Amino acid sequence: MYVTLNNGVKMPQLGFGVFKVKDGSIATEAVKKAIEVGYRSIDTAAIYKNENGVGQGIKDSGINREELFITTKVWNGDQGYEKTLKAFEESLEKLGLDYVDLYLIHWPMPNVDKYVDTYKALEKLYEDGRVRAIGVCNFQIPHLERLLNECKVKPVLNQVELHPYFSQKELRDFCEKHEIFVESWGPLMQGGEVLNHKLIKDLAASYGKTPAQVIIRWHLQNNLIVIPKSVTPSRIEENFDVFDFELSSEDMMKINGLNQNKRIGANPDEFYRM
Ligand SMILES: NC(=O)C1=CN([C@@H]2O[C@H](COP(=O)(O)OP(=O)(O)OC[C@H]3O[C@@H](n4cnc5c(N)ncnc54)[C@H](OP(=O)(O)O)[C@@H]3O)[C@@H](O)[C@H]2O)C=CC1
Ligand SMILES: O=C1CO[C@H](CO)[C@@H](O)[C@@H]1O
Repeated sequence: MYVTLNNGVKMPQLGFGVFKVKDGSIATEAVKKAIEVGYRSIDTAAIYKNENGVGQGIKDSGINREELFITTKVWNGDQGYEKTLKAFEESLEKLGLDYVDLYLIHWPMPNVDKYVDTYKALEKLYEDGRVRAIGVCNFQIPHLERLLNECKVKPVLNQVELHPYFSQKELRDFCEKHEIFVESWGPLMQGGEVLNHKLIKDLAASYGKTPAQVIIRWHLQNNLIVIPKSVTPSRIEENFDVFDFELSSEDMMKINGLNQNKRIGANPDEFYRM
């Protein structure tokens, strides 16, 4: 299932995340397995330090490059116009690709105040045809407003922490108004307590699916792009096996009711790590 981004590019709504997947054969095997079971979108980042292994998995998969949607991200220490252009070339080299589908700013780091310059480097890469789309991660409304006011190319998406305990309704509404997709990171709460919540377990039993599958459906039916991660072959399969059922609107509302506005990750206004 694909969504159409605000620049007309199509992106799979369900992709495969690779944070904490070790470089080398572990990353290669995970990516190969994911592509084998049907994922066509892979989400990595320079800071995950697995772009080599991910690139090898892409190559070994035997799937045509045009059928895949590859995302990577510029890390905080590489923010700034020139450094970002250089970091992009390094990521491309590690991945063994000649373009990426989506290039993202990893964190806004508002105190450092370089994200507008960094975004201008992304615009240059986009204009030069080195990337098919550009976007951001962990941007709050004021950070997005600055890009919308000071830059030419609208971000296609904002990848943020999002799961039933932290559903980011205000940010989602803002993004929807500006035709910016929201992509959920930590969609399974990084394997945390939501998977054991009674409501999620009861719904899973009633649909004959697993808690993870119910939560992934909740993301998809909320028009979110979602990138669950696993290195476990059976879970890689399980997390993609979500297209044979649909949550009722009542059950969607029940899951919406789990929101606690509680992050498990850092607050982007405060996060600073180079
Ligand atoms: N832009 C950003 O700042 C960030 C982006 N991301 C991106 O988002 C992706 C997804 O988020 P992530 O943080 O990895 O967290 P997820 O919510 O995807 O959770 C991953 C964890 O859940 C476990 N898991 C996966 N599937 C199942 C299942 N079916 N049943 C039970 N447990 C399961 C995994 O275990 P196991 O692997 O052992 O099977 C792993 O421990 C990342 O991989 C990364 O690509 C993530 C964090 C920040
Ligand atoms: O994507 C992410 C996971 O890795 C990073 C740290 O190593 C996080 O900061 C980031 O949000």
